[in-house]
Amino acid sequence: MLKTLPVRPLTQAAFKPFGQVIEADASRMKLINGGNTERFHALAEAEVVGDGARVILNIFRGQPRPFPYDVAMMERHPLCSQSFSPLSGRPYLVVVSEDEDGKPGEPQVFLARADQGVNYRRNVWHHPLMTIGEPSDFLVVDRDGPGNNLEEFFFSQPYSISEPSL
Ligand SMILES: NC(=O)N[C@@H](O)C(=O)O
Ligand code: NI
Repeated sequence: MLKTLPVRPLTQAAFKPFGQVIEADASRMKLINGGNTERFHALAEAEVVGDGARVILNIFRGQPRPFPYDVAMMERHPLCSQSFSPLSGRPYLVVVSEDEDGKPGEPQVFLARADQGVNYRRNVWHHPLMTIGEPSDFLVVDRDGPGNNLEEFFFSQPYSISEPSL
């Protein structure tokens, strides 16, 4: 019997061990452009390491995941952070794990609103993009360059995620 993981709302506090939530946080806002524009400043930092590495911006178009969904694996990027900012106006799931001696611990599942992005700190365990209900686009900031930037771990016993209520 697979263990069903609880789904929690995405908040900055709950996500702190894994990175940052990219959202219009009033505490980070400063007015610019003569008062016309609110700048929510430095919500997260893109990090890339290694000779020849560069920060790049991508669009990922994720197909919806089937539910109940088996979380059989997690991945991490040892050479960069990775951010996902939704472009299609839909909520999505964020699945992350603490590191336990080089392996991912029990995954933690967050339901992200359509106005929340996430930035996974470099080398943080996460599940690949998890889109809900319809294909959804995301602006993704990560790394291009030499070196192996993908580490995957497959659980001996997958976990399950039930269809989130939106
Ligand atoms: N492979 C790839 O670029 N995507 C993953 O890193 C992901 O987190 O979705
Ligand atoms: Ni990734």
